[in-house]
Amino acid sequence: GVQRNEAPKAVLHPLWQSPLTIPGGTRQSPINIQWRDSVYDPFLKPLKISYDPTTCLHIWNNGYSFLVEFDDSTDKSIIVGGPLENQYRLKQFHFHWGAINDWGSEHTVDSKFYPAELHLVHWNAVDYPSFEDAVMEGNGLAVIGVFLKLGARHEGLQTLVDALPAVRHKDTVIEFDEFDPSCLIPSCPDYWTYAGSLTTPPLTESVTWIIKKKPIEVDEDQLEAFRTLLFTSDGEEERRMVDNFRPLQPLMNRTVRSSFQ
Ligand SMILES: NS(=O)(=O)c1ccc2oc(=S)[nH]c2c1
Ligand SMILES: [Zn+2]
Repeated sequence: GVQRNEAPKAVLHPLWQSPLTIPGGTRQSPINIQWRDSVYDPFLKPLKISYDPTTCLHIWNNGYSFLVEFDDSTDKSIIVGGPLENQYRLKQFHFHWGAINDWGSEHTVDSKFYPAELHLVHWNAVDYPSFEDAVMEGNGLAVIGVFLKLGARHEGLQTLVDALPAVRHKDTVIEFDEFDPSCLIPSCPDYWTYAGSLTTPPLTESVTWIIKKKPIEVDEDQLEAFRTLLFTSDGEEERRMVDNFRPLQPLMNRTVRSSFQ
């Protein structure tokens, strides 16, 4: 047939209807972390985490995931050290998970998927006036990634799981207070770090990723509770909130550093 010179159509992701690849993107996330290619950096400091449970506000189903949001109007809940030049304020944490236990995480380690991944999202309140401004800056955000693996029940997570039925539908919110998210972070200090992006729109290249080497253990019922959430609002045809992870992105000209040998 006659070849018509049509511009290639952007491939849109079924979940986010956003381009799978960002034109000109050089530091997109998530990526596969090839353990043997990561470079030990002896100058990386330990990550210091200090959260104040009274800054916890509510749980919100935003139609992509469920977010536990924090009062980020003060420096009460912050992280400092690690690869970071200054301190970053905790704004929210959320998860990504699969329909089954064989996949669900965004990052992979030696091409292995975990059934889920926790993201604790922090922003650089030293250099920028708001989260919305920081999202647009190369050093604006710091996200701690924690892998979830199938195993023993996680007591700290259970308080969160018990609240999920109240946020089953998109755009529902429930008050949630006195929660200390450091109970979800492994005590092992080892992490990988690399320069990346948000994994959901606007996909901006503003994230210093800090991926904990050790996963936390959760049990089958707790993973199943995530899968009872819905992408859809009350009254719409129900679509289960599962497989809310972005496909792996090319490493391009990046090195993943490790805090451990
Ligand atoms: N999944 S993630 O990269 O941690 C992430 C964190 C914060 C975000 O804020 C908007 S907006 N999209 C986001 C994605
Ligand atoms: Zn995320």
